[in-house]
Amino acid sequence: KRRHLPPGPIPLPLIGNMLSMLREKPGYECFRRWTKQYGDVYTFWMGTTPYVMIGSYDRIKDTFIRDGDTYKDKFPQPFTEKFRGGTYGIVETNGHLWSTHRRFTLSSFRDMGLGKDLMQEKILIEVQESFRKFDEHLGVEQDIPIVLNNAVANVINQIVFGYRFADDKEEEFSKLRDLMEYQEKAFTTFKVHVQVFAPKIGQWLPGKSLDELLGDWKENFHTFFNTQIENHRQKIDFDSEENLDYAEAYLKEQRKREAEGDFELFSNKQLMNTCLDLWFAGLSTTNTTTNWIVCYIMNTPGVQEKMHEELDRVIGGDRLVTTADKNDLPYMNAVINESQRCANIVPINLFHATTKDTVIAGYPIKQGTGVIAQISTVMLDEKTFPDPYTFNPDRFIDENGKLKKVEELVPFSIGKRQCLGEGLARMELFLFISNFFNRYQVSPSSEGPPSIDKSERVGVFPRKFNAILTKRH
Ligand code: HEM
Repeated sequence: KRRHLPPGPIPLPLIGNMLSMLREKPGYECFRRWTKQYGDVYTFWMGTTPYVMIGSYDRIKDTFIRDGDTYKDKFPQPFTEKFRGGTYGIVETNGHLWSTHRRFTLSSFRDMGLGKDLMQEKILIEVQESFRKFDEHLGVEQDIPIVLNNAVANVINQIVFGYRFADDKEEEFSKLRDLMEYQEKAFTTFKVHVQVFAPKIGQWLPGKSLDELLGDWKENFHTFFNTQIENHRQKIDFDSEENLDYAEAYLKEQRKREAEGDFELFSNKQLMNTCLDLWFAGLSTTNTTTNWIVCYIMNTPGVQEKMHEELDRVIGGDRLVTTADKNDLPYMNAVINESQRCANIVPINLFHATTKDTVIAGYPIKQGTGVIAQISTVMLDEKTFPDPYTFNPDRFIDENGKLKKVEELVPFSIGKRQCLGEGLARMELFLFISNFFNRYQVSPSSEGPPSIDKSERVGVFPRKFNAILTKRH
């Protein structure tokens, strides 16, 4: 099989090249090395499946952007189909189902004011609520990630289901958080990686099998989503013009289509999985990134002082930072950009598939071949980002002190499948981080700054840490 694919590292029988990723956690280094060794197009084997890796920005642009339609499908993943109960949702569907739902979601997000003042207002409520919680423990060590995580969860849950996890709902989120932590631990073990991509070997390794791990966890998540949807179905006014949240917009669209005789496209399973996609994709990525921004800042002397100097000059202590201030805070933007580059939260990115026979760098590639835009290699390329593992926000500042636009910063990926929530995520990162650092001086706990070592697991996950906050104004 290898003869017909671009050359790359030699795969082992059944397991392919997976061991390299598992050996070099969180997973960036083997891809960087292979890009240097084989060039920006090579083949990487996950178990017995080959994926053509595209490892440079120019080549990703040539393929995923200039010939976007050829690279827009996702490669089917049996593991997630098991969790979902079939091929549903947005992240992993293809064709008409995917395009209709991507379009519908973007347009309902727009109708709900995403990217506009309305969304900013919702996020700023969460900013203030997080202040209230942080202020309860000023001057002593406190858990920073838990408060930020709750704030990010409230934003996405408001969008999808129209309510915040406050008061009597706090307990509900605490259970969901436990389930997500379980997911991060249970499904990132060596056995599970091998079992997903090389089932013939994985089944013999010690530890719990995938089916055992999925059991209650899957049921609990499905129950949460299905309960929300059923509550909405009972309560909403199908004749009202305005939608209070995404679930309401979806149910109305579902009813409209059913009246036209279409029961397939906007089915209940698709509704549950679409909400699940938005909820997961919107929460875990933004939460992990926010968490790492604070970690990098706390680990790099001088950065917090420079942020404070800029914030004092532009904002002061008597108001909140809003998106209208964005252009006046180049250093703040540089810190967020550099944190996203260093956090680099998807070491392998999602698995796409070619929609037709094509040619990449002279190699003929058959329809349905796995193909991956290797954005983590792009963001660690020393030609664009010298000394790439060093956190240095100044690389995004030009000689006039303005923010530099660097195309190779691609944490949201590029092409037809580029992150659907990018606008929302950018707004959240900016508002949460700038307001947090404007209000507080953040000092390490007695254990020192949080660790920024990523070598314990494949993938990038939020850190748990305490810090001491004091009010600056
Ligand atoms: C810092 C935060 C975020 C990062 C770094 C991020 C990153 C990504 C990446 C790398 C992809 C894969 C693109 C590809 O297949 O090439 C993606 C897809 C996606 N993201 Fe995000 N994301 C973030 C926040 C969000 C938010 C807030 C939402 C939802 C409200 C969201 C919803 C999605 C969806 C639905 C997809 C699948 C799009 C499709 O297949 O058409 N993401 N994201």
